Amino acid sequence: MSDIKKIAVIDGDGIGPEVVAEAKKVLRKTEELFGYQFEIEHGLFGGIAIDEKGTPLPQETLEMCKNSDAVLLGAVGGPKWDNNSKELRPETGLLGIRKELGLFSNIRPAVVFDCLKEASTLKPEVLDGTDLIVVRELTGGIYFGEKFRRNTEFGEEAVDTCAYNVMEVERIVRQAFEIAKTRRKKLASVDKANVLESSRLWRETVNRLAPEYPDVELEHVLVDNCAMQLLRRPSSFDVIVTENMFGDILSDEAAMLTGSIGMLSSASLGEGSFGLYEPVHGSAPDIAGQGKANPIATILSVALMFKLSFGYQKAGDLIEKAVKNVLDYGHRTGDISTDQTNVLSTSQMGDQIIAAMKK
Ligand SMILES: NC(=O)c1ccc[n+]([C@@H]2O[C@H](COP(=O)([O-])OP(=O)(O)OC[C@H]3O[C@@H](n4cnc5c(N)ncnc54)[C@H](O)[C@@H]3O)[C@@H](O)[C@H]2O)c1
Ligand SMILES: CC(C)[C@H](C(=O)O)[C@@H](O)C(=O)O
Ligand SMILES: [Mg+2]
Repeated sequence: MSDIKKIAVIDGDGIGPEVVAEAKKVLRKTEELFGYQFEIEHGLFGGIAIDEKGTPLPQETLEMCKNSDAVLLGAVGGPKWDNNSKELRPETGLLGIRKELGLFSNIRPAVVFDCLKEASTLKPEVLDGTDLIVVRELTGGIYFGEKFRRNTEFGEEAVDTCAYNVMEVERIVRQAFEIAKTRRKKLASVDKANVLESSRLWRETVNRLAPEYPDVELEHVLVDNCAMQLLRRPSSFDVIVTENMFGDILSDEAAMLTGSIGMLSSASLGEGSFGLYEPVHGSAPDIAGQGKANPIATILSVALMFKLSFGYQKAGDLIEKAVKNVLDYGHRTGDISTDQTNVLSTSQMGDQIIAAMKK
């Protein structure tokens, strides 16, 4: 096969390098199985880039990403950089890379594996059949609105603004409707339209587009209610579309339906086939460097990359099947183990998944 895919790989901080190492093993295994060719380049990003280059998002890393077909990212951040000024924070690099690459759509699937129901904090019967996707707007809202501080008679005041324009809402909502069309045809649009002006525009836009998707059943859910319904009736959700910060919070909540945040993969997409793939979790400083991290979120992010950026459907399915088989067999990292016996390390879990990858 002559079609060489260029993948920019960014380890990041904390458990980032540990989980990315396992995802790379999976990439190599698919080369072997399917004859794919991947050209992997590494770039510095996040805290380590601050330490070595004086900025969380070095220009050469950004260029490397722009010149690739997809990006695989571990996670960034950690206590070492928590008190830095905004420009010297790993998270600022993360927002920067999303914006610079035009990745306005963040797809976060939360699928409950039957054999992991016991690992969740919820009752197994509540979780039955849970298979949802959070479609999170990623380059707008309060994350990117004007921010400043000013002095008032009551002391210093900090201001973050939340702004959305129609174009921004329309493109993410259309994508969510399109995804819903390929699934169980249910879309929950989550907002806070009883309070926020940006949410009112959001809801008006959703309602204006809805007649174009007559086969998709639409419900509007206020975000506080959604947070509650996700725990009460998770299996009733199919696709959830929401703005940036609500999506951040709800996807971490959805992670716990699956048993652990170490299970949740994500794809960040723009207009074309290019995408950035990363686990939903962060750099987990509390377990970093100990071989305790669950690599499944990152490995499943590779499966998403194959399907959404490369059109390698079969290989993506094969990775997902291997993960399922390994879990069905009873292999567990600490975060998804109910009794903490026979817990696998990060690399042992990666090895099991690779061993289970058979055509
Ligand atoms: N995309 C990203 O790079 C990203 C995402 C979220 C948080 N962060 C950053 O990560 C740092 C830590 O944030 P946090 O502690 O709030 O969230 P976190 O997701 O890193 O960790 C939350 C908890 O989940 C556990 N956990 C996370 N991933 C795991 C995995 N793969 N296997 C097993 N357990 C796992 C951690 O040990 C921790 O107890 C912060 O600096 C934050 O800004 C980065
Ligand atoms: C680290 C942080 C900036 C980031 C976000 O809030 O988007 C993270 O929580 C995520 O979910 O990817
Ligand atoms: Mg988050």
